[in-house]
Amino acid sequence: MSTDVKTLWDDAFQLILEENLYESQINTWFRPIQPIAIRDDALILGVSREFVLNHLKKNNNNYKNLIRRVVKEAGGRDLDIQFVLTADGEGRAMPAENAAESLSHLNPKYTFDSFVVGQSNQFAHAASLAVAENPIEAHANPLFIYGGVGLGKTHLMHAIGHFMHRNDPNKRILYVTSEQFTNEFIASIQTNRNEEFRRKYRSQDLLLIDDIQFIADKESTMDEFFHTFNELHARDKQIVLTSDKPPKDIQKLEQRLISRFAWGLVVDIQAPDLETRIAILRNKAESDGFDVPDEVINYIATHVKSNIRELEGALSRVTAYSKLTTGVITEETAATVLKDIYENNRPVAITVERIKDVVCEKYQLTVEQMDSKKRSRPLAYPRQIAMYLTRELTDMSLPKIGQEFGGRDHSTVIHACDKIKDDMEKDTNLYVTIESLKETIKGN
Ligand SMILES: Nc1ncnc2c1ncn2[C@@H]1O[C@H](COP(=O)(O)OP(=O)(O)OP(=O)(O)O)[C@@H](O)[C@H]1O
Repeated sequence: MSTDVKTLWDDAFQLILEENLYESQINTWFRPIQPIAIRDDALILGVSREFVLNHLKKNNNNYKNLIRRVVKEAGGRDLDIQFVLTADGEGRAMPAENAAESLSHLNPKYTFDSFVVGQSNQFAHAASLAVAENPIEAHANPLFIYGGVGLGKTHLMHAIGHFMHRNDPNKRILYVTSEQFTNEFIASIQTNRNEEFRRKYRSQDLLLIDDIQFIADKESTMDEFFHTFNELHARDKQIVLTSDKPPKDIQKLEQRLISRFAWGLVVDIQAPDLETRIAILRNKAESDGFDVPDEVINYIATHVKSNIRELEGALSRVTAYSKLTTGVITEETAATVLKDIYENNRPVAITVERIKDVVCEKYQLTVEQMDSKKRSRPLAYPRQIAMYLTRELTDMSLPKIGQEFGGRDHSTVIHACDKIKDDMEKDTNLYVTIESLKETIKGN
């Protein structure tokens, strides 16, 4: 599709908004319209539902004339208006993404059952569950969850996906980070497959977009997302978004998106209180099959306060260290392991550049090689180590880390971190190597 037809339609649509129509008329009949092409003297417009197509074609409501009039006003040219159906009769766009593929983006561990509810996340949890149980009744479209790093936003989002899938495996569910959305959108323009991109995103029953704040300075992505949002919303399809801040505080986010985000329900997640931290650690120890004494749990919960990812990381470190040394987990071992990291002497300026330099030096690579697209093991493994260290030693979010390592996506970073953690538990040499890399990075 050329940008001309898109611009023409966008301008015409603005004029439609100025007409004396009800919001429901606009949402039902006009928002779903996608501009397709200008051919000869006709503007071809697509809709994905047959009943919308039939309605627009009917003469008695004058919609076609209205469109013709505003198109002429916007483009200065009288064009015939033709409508085409862009999807099958069910309103499902083609090509169909199959449900199993969508679900593969969801972490199987992130369910409502494994989510510990405490004061800090009670409301976000309740809202997420209500949306998962019955999206229409929940009146929370979009559901917007915000909060600091590592507090469980992604976990809740995936839990909604799992729950809906269990209730109805035919539901089309898609989870992406806003980075993935942006990259796919750009690639679709470059390869002339913008229509396919739209069909994919606009045909979901549940669209989950993580870290939406990252689209804020990208104008055309915001515009595309705006239309995706409108189309899904008009068809009562549920949208769930997460961010590190509430909509109004996201700098450079367009006003029209800020106001749409507020149409639904905005909920926050706070840092967990001590009781919740203890409960999370107990759960984690149990699910990992470790018998961790209460005093050790309490010790970690008292010292690691800021976020749940660090809390889990601290527990893994303590259990791994104990396994490698005495075999018994005691408060003393916990104190030894956590001392340098959590007792106020955490180094302040650990940057991703510093981490890359140290890891590259150890494995005799250049930073370009580390950031390259190549996936051979001699490059991929040090890259995974560096991603893991960035996750451990900085507050960077997963999408940001992916971006720093050659524009990789969030799921690649998760995979890298999980792999290195697993390997460290099995391989004492690797554990020691990584501990010493950390020391070097921290300048000790
Ligand atoms: N209430 C909770 N109960 C159990 N585990 C939790 C809870 N909250 C978070 N976690 C765990 O903490 C880790 C970090 O959570 P998650 O990735 O959802 O954070 P986030 O808020 O999306 O962070 P980011 O902004 O960095 O993406 C995950 O392993 C998650 O399972």
